[in-house]
Amino acid sequence: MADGDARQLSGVPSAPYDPPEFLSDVPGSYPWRVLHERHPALIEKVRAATPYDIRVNRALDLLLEEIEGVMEPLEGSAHDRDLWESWDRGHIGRRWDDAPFLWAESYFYRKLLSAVGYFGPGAWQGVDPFEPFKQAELSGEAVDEELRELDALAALPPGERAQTLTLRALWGNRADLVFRVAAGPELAGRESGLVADDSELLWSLIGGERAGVPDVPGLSVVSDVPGVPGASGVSGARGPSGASGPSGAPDDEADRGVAGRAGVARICLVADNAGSELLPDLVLIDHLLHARGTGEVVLHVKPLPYYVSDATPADVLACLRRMSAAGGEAGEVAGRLRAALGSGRLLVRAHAFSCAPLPYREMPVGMREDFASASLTIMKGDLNYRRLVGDRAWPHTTPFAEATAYFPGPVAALRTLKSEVAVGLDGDVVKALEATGRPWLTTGAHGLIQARP
Ligand SMILES: O=P(O)(O)OC[C@@]1(O)O[C@H](CO)[C@@H](O)[C@@H]1O
Repeated sequence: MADGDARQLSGVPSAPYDPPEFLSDVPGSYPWRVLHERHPALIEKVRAATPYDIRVNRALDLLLEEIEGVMEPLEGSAHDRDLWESWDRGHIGRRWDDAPFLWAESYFYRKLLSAVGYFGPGAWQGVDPFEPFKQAELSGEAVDEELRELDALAALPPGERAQTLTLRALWGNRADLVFRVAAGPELAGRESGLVADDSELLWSLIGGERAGVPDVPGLSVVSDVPGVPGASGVSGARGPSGASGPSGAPDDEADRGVAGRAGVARICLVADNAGSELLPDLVLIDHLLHARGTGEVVLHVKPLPYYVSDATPADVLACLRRMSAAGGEAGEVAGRLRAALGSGRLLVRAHAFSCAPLPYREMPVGMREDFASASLTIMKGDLNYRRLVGDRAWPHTTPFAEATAYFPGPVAALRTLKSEVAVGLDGDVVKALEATGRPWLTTGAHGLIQARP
């Protein structure tokens, strides 16, 4: 779970045709409201949830003031100051409103952690300011109900089970505490639908057994042979044999387990929220390992509390405990996942770049190699989607494959729409959504499943 190569950027240039990035400088716009309404509300909720001392409360007051003006640098002693300077694109020292939305939002969360003393020294070191919200959600009755439903799910025919697990992992993305804690009741009901559905392609990329969907030979096989998806066309990419030299070695080389065996599919799942989103993600992972013959799954989580409910390693453990305590099929799943962690078939990574304010196009070499050697990377959630395609005003009909062409291997997105970026939509679908006259991009009411080989 180290982050040693976080500053080693891959050097992949931006495409010259990229549309403009979303900024936060238009009063009343979605990004502006996040920065000027949600973030102050979140600061107050964080303050109310934990009995912080006067120092923390003063620091939170200062942050409240700061976000109305200029982005100040991190404290001189900050352990990650150099890292953030390497991620800076000239925004520190300028107005928050003038930075790209993605950059400003991410920097806010970093600064919030400083303000609550997360990096210490002191009593609040390592105390997750969002833990009270995460804990309340995870222990709620809705989660009991969802875990109980797993008993019936286990009996479904394979094809139906696969589709149900995909949809649960997708709609689990509604469980975003940014919305619940700081945004009021904006989240729409569950009944509305998918605006793009590449689930057939997704499952063909996953491979293995599934009734009704023919397996595509070769796509589920991770290989270091050029030309096999996941390994080709990537400078310095190496296959799962793990044979790269020290300069190209990923941060957690020692973690590589069964993917080193030829012919074994390896899937990366880049998690988003903890609790009710991570639970179905873990169930999906269990299905891949237990029922689909996936050799290895790499679960990427955040190294730090971030965007309120984003999953950290501690949240993975909390979910496992919750499932074990629930018993039934949930308990079985937890037991299998614990065994997979022990045997190395399930790896958890918490890379520093997972909290970077930058798109995946700029990911560092180690992370790039990780995704390059996967037969499929599944990106969960809105923030990962923004980082995957770029947080830009893309025409919504831009092909998903075009916006993700730089990505070093097959990639899929499972996301509910909670910000203004969207690609890969059918023109008629966009027209129909626009014709409703209601907001559809930012409410979480709609979801998408997109994939490209
Ligand atoms: O990644 P998630 O959890 O699906 O969504 C997080 C998110 O919706 O929160 C912000 C709004 O506060 C958005 O900018 C952002 O994309």
